[in-house]
Amino acid sequence: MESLCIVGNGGVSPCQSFTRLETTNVSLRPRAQLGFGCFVRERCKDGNLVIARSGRSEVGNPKDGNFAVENEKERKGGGLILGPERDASGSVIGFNLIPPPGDGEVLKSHKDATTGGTEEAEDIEGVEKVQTRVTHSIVFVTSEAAPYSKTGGLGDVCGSLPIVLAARGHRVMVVSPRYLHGGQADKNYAGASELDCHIKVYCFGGEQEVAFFHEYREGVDWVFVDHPSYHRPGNPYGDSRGAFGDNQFRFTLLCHAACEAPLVLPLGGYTYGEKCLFLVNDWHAGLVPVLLASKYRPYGVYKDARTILVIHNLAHQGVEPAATYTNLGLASEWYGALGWVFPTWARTHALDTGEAVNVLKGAIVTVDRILTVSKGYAWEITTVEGGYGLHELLSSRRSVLNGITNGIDICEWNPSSDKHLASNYSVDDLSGKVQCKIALQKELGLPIKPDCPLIGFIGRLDYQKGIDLIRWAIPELLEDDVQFVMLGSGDPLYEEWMRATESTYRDKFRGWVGFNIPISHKITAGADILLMPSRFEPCGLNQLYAMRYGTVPVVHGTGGLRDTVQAFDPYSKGGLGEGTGYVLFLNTLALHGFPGNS
Ligand SMILES: Nc1ncnc2c1ncn2[C@@H]1O[C@H](COP(=O)(O)OP(=O)(O)O[C@H]2O[C@H](CO)[C@@H](O)[C@H](O)[C@H]2O)[C@@H](O)[C@H]1O
Repeated sequence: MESLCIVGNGGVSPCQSFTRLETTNVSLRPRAQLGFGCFVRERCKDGNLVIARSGRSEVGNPKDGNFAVENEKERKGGGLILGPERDASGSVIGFNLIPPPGDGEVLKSHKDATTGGTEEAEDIEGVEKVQTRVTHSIVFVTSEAAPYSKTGGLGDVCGSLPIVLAARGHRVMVVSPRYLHGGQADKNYAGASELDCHIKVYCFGGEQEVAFFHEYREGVDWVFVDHPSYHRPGNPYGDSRGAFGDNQFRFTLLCHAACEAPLVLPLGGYTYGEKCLFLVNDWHAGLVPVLLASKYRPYGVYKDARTILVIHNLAHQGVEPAATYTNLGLASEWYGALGWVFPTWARTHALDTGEAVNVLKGAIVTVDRILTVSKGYAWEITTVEGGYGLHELLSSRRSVLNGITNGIDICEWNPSSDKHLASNYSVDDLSGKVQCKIALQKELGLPIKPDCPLIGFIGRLDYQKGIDLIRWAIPELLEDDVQFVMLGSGDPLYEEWMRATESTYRDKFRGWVGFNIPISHKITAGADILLMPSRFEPCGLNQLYAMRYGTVPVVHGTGGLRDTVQAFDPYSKGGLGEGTGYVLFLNTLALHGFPGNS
């Protein structure tokens, strides 16, 4: 496997461990961890930020959504040619500006850089350093960004990708809410100080005043939008009684504030200005491109800004009754962008006209580019089964739709330095892994049996994750000599089931209800197998963490799981076998739910 390590901060860092650690798994060799843009980062002991890129990377290829390359070519003019856009089968699906063949690759040396391109890689003592030659002002808009806020993978990606892009030389701002839930996590914002800038945004029938907090960390401007509606117990989206009823209001505020932030916040002395690239994540940030098109550009503002929608999960679209449109602070003539009509079968009663506003739909029709977090999912969302009603719309935008597999933070997820583990280990010395298993069994009060297969599950307790499939399989599975540990929170029904199962199978099953990052690391290291029977999975991060920790992923072959886990083939390599995990395909019954299992 070819692997490339790149050092930021101008330093040289020996991060050879990246390549070696990818092969932590002994019998099943993991493939490269791919990045969103194929990057993963590692902060080495000397404090340098190291960015690693997989050998299969498509970085720098605009066809795969590398906006930096494309925008640069556009700016220079003449660097792009009009050419046919083809789908996977080779059929022409449109015409687009594309770079000349061979252009847009990440350059491997300064020498190459003289001929054009946007990024330079310098080989210093076997470590390649990549710096972009054209920098952009990038504004991430997201409902969560770790370590400030995180309920799942969106927080992981928006907490680490901005740092990687900043290390490449871009100016990067992340705009997300300043949640105060009244618990320990509020301390996460301790480093952010209030900016002397309060703005008023017009939505929901009046003026809403928001403030901004700011922290400059790891080269990134972390900007937090402050408003009383973000201050309440629970998580970013809801509490034990379900989703908050005013989420449309809370995320409308976020989008309005995010559009103002580059114009009004003098970060480090000067604003980002109008010429920036907005990376809007999921529906919560989906109003940003609509606002740019409807509120700013008609007045000549943000003419040169570009927008990319990143779809981490199409199942959530921000759909509310049509009557709420007037709350959004958009001109009435833009209703068509968000307007959405449910099919007859999905309506609730005979008088229901099915009319609604769909924020994600508004983003899809107004953004410049659409990205998903794996290539497989980029295709799936154009199908009836995976499109959640938006497949036709997404198919119509196929020429600007790409998938780039998520990367992981290999600094946080590194078994040789993970501070949460009882014992660190690496591909060179795996003895610590069994110590992690024993420590996990001890901590959870399970019988200490190093030879007993330990299966783990970590994730949101949601229909997406196939929890009901686990629930259905548990009685039969636990007839064998195995242990099963689940960590998750979400649907109260599944939380209750986990507690009940634990009391039924005291010696075999543990269900940790809640959100606990140290335990997630301990399970990833201590388990032998990580189970991910997701019905759909845009990318999935836990299987990537598992492969890095020598834990065998057993996954449903969907979306990013299929893209990243190489199914073990016992016959390849002359019977030695090859693969990084097991890929299963669920039948229709399993996919659509078992009777009585809802
Ligand atoms: N109870 C708990 N305690 C501690 N940690 C917990 C936890 N529950 C989940 N996590 C952590 O949250 C993250 C979950 O990431 P995933 O990518 O698996 O799923 P998610 O569906 O949230 O993300 C969506 O966005 C991401 C990012 O694009 C896509 O990979 C994914 O397919 C898509 O569904 C992991 O870091 C996991 O360890």
